[in-house]
Amino acid sequence: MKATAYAKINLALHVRGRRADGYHDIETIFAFVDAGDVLSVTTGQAEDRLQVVGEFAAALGGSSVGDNILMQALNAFPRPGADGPDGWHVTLEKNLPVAAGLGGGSADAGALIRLICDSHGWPEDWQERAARLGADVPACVVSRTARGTGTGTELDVIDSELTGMAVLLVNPRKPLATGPVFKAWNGLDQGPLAQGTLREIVPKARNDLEDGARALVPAIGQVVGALKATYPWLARMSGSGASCFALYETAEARDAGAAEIAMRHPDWWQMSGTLL
Ligand SMILES: C[C@@](CO)(OP(=O)(O)O)[C@H](O)COP(=O)(O)OP(=O)(O)OC[C@H]1O[C@@H](n2ccc(N)nc2=O)[C@H](O)[C@@H]1O
Ligand SMILES: Nc1ncnc2c1ncn2[C@@H]1O[C@H](COP(=O)(O)OP(=O)(O)O)[C@@H](O)[C@H]1O
Repeated sequence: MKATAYAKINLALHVRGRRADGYHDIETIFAFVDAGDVLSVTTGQAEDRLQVVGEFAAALGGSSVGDNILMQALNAFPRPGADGPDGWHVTLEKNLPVAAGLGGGSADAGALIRLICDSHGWPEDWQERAARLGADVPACVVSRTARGTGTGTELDVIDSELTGMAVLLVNPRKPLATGPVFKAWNGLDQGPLAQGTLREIVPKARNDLEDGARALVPAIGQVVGALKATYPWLARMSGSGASCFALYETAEARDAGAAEIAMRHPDWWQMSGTLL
């Protein structure tokens, strides 16, 4: 079996408050790109096993396989069978940069949970189990445009009029962990997301983590600036950064933007796709 772990972007991310448990209440609009990491699975094995390959496999090299969110997902979703558990050998092709605001690990877990539950059934508490792996994981299981509230785990799927829009993702190849970016938030609630269509509300919305992220990785300012210079409909930082995205009305406009940025900043990572 094969599955794509779709890159996650936050079209908007409003931070509304810091909670007693250290997490933050947010209002976000999750959207997904039709590209990302790729999982290949062989089922019916004696035990679970994980192998990581691809451009960013080395970026995970410091942490052991057991720490990988995919092993945590396999443990959280056991696969009972008549002759013992159905062991899965998983190969992860790590195409997305690590600690990048694209929910890479969450997308990997989301894709694997989809495969497990499609073949073994969806437990009633799948959303709680997914949320224990990470606040972004339930959204990545669904991988459809959705409004996220609470810590990001409460989801309302949106019938998005932005589906099919051309997307360009750019990362300055500077990893940025999520926790410190939330810590750097200035604590000022700047208000909720508006109601309306995505075309109306997204351009006026914000990513409240951008200032804190830019203080930690100043290159984010350059990335947003470079994307804005390619005449997109919208350019903004995703999640806790440092990846940024631009949305274009046509694939031609996106490809021209991608070529321009590749020429000026050959050291930056980029990926092109379409919004799911
Ligand atoms: C910021 C977002 C936006 O979609 O994405 P990324 O930038 O990570 O992709 C998410 O909220 C990240 O979700 P996820 O990456 O699953 O977070 P977790 O592993 O649960 O948490 C990592 C750390 O981020 C902080 N955190 C996360 C979510 C939240 N609502 N409030 C927080 O304060 C906590 O310090 C936590 O220890
Ligand atoms: N499969 C995985 N892919 C990426 N990161 C993983 C994975 N498993 C565990 N991690 C750990 O999770 C952390 C967050 O990674 P990632 O999900 O890429 O961040 P972000 O959500 O900001 O894009 C990394 O620092 C990494 O050590």
